[in-house]
Amino acid sequence: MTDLHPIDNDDSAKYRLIGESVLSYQFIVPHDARIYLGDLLKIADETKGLTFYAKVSEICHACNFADPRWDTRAYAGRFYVMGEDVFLGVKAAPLGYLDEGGKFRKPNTLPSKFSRVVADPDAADFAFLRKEMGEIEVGLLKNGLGVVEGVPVALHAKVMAQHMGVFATTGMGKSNFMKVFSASCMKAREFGMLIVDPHGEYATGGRSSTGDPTKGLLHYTAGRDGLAVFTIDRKKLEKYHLNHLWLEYDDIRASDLNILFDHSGPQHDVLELLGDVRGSDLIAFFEETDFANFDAGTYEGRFKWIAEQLRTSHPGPLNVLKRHFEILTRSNAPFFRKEGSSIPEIVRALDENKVVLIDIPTMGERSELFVLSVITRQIMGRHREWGVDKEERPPQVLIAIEEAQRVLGTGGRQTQIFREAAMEGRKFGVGLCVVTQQPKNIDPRVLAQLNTFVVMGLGDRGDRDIIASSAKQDLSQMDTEIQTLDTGEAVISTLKIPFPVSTKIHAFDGYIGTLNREARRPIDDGLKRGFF
Ligand SMILES: Nc1ncnc2c1ncn2[C@@H]1O[C@H](COP(=O)(O)OP(=O)(O)OP(=O)(O)O)[C@@H](O)[C@H]1O
Repeated sequence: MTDLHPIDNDDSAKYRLIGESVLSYQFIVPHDARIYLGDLLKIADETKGLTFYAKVSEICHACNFADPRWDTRAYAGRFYVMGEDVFLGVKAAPLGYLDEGGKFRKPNTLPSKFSRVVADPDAADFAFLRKEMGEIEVGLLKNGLGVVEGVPVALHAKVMAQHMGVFATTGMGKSNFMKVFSASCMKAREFGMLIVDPHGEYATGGRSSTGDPTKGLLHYTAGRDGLAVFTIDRKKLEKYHLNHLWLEYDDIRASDLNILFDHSGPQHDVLELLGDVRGSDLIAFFEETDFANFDAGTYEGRFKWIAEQLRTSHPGPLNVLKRHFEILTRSNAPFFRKEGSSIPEIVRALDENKVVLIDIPTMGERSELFVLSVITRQIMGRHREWGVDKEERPPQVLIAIEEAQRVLGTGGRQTQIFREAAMEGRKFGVGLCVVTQQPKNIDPRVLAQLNTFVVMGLGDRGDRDIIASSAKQDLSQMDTEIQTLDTGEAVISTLKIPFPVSTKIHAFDGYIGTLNREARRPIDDGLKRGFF
């Protein structure tokens, strides 16, 4: 004990690191200190010249008394006045450190004993993190209850082809996140993004899950060039001068029927046999043929080569499929017709790195998935061929799938195209943005392909465990924080940003207001200076 010398104290150095290991730091604060889970810390190791960063992961009551029951021996009405021997013990999860050269490194060593703990670091302390951020801004770095103003959190466009997952229980701000993300994509124009919106809210706004009116992507007027909306809503078509969405019969293949209907084995076999037949021929063949007396040998119609392939098929499954083709054309008539497709225009807009919004209000979820699967198949086909024909890399596309457990659950042949995109899309520059409330219902092989995780409050332990085990960065120490995330807050784990960042997602209406004002400012400034 005689070797111990007191440290000169100053106000900013009131907390000092006392333990514990490379994986977890410990320090104490007065019993009445306001400290919160998720608070960011800077730990200045003046001995070694390193600056460590950490995040509060646990807070508990602690004291210096040897008697473990000192606090329960008090009888009612006579508890003790708190002295210096009673305090809060704080544990913090290391994030990494800045070495002598200013390079940010993984936490592979620990700060010296009694290093100074700064509990409220500011934007200057996180200047290194700003340099690590990408182009797609989604919010501000969160620090406990507040944010670090001046430190935006922005995803890297380059890693989007390596798939992303957005996980949020209902009402936690998933729609708001998707709109903020899309607006930033419109601004950055680094890749094309496809979203199918069955509720018709993303384009023009609508009502949030709490009933409040919200704005849409069309209100981001300064970014309008980065948006292409294809809609079936006549009022919106006229009011906002949007594109009409059309798919034509030739856009589909037999397998697309799988997304609309559940098929038996024999029905599925027929669809497999007809896998390569053009959509218009398929629909005409099933429309014209009476399967009650169908015999491929005596078939006299226009589609002999199709009939030939069905030589061994029975009338039962063929009749069911005839009905399914009828329903397909009838129920999707607002956007599905014989000739004239928007897909070339959609693909062009994606090539120009725009956000392509397919707005199909009132069409229902089967139609939503049908449209998404038809367009995804065409994009995948085009990108697969690209490698063979051209030397330059294909443009990058991100395809958003909302309620993705519907099509990326375990098993289910109807979802083959999305599975293919998840498994091999990254090779061709096709990324998926998998949005779900139920990560545990997503095929683990698909989750393993995701490299960006946006986690927004998951109450279910099973869901959190599956996310923690799939993320590429360690989220296990953030479990309590993820449980306590508020609406609009997220933990984001992604490539090229060195640790999982807690983020306060921008509120969409305010964010696009700022973007619109920023875009106007250079013009206003120019006018003031007398440009013309
Ligand atoms: N980052 C945020 N900042 C401020 N308010 C937010 C934020 N995110 C969401 N909200 C508000 O929280 C409410 C719910 O958000 P939102 O509609 O995006 O949730 P959701 O998860 O998409 O819900 P649902 O799954 O029911 O569609 C809305 O009133 C929205 O304005």
